Amino acid sequence: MLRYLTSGESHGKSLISILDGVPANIELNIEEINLELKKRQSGYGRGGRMKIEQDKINILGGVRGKKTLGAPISIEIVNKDYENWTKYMNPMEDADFETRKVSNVRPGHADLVGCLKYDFEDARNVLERSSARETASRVAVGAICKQILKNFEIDLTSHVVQIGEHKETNYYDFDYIKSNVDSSEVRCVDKTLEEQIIATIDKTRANGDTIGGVVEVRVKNVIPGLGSYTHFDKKIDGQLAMHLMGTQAIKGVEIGIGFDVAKTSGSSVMDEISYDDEKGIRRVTNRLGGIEGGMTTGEEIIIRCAMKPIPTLYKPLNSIDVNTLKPYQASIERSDCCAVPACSVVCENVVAFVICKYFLEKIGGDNLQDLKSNYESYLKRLGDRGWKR
Ligand SMILES: Cc1cc2nc3c(=O)[nH]c(=O)nc-3n(C[C@H](O)[C@H](O)[C@H](O)COP(=O)(O)O)c2cc1C
Ligand SMILES: C=C(O[C@@H]1CC(C(=O)O)=C[C@@H](OP(=O)(O)O)[C@H]1O)C(=O)O
Repeated sequence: MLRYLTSGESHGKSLISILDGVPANIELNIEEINLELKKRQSGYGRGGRMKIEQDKINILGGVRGKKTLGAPISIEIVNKDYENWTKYMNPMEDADFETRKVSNVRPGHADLVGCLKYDFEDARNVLERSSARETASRVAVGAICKQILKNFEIDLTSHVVQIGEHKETNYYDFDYIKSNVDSSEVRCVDKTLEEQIIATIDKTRANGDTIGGVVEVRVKNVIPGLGSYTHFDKKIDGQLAMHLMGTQAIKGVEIGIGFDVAKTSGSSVMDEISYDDEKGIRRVTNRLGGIEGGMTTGEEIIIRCAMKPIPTLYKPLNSIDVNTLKPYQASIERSDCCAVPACSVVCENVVAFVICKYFLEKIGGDNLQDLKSNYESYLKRLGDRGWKR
């Protein structure tokens, strides 16, 4: 079973993840994993931290000569900012708990309830872990999963479909990052829209406010039958929603036309089924986004996620001091104003893990060769039943 754990604080020494269940003999492209990490750091509206970090993976185990060994893969991403935080964050020596103490808890963050639940007087003990810095680990794990899936031509993409009120037409082109190291710009196909988005983010930031948006993830060339209807926790849509909602700031997940299913009649929602000798079994439409009964249908998977605006505001909201209970304005921590493009990269890689997990479960195999022959035999059986890739 494919599974992973992440560990590490935002300003701690490094982020660690362990990915277990990867078959042996998968060749990893380290540059591509690092490119994915770089994409996650990009986008107009990010804060000062992204100028400090240059995320790269350091694989500590489970891989030899860039090929997986079938053993757990341990991955480190160093936090460069740790150098500036050593005396506050050192896990092995006495730390200065006073200078960076946070007690004016921020609405929209884990600060308040984290302090109550874990009995902390310092919300730093909470925010260091709840921070979306952790998404770097999730992207590293997802990037490995994407490479496993690539062996079977399963391909994931993502893009931003909304920032604040700017909707639908903008498609961020992340390819520019390969040649352009300064990733702090917005890139839309529609240049007028690009200017409008930049102006909105600038205005929002100048007002001490923040902005959210919607991202879309698409998975092409999936085979039918990943996930199962036989038990609720085996449904792949449920697992996708769980993993995506478990991502910082994601407040909604839609599959296919999503909430619009409620607006219309059944005949405008269901995807009719057709068959012809050349194409095999096909859907006339794909409104349900490639998933029925908790299983992939083989059509493209389409998922949208709503990201709430960043909760730390430079014009802070009213709050309290969690220890004195007196009214205060929330703490200002260095922060992003808009992280929607980064979130799109995160969601894509989070989805990659879930798809990969179910792919490995369905196809099975301890090594790439076994996977490939099991895959071919499944495709053959599907072919006999009328489904063609
Ligand atoms: C890529 C990314 C970057 C983020 N950057 C910030 C940030 O700079 N400041 C902030 O307050 N929240 C930021 N967040 C959101 C918070 O981490 C998140 O809202 C918070 O941990 C509370 O979790 P919840 O929104 O899931 O309830 C970011 C989220 C993502 C996905
Ligand atoms: C560090 C990252 O994002 C951080 C997510 C984050 C939060 O509260 O979620 C707050 C900010 O942290 P800092 O105070 O260190 O600038 C962001 O920069 C990252 O994405 O790598």
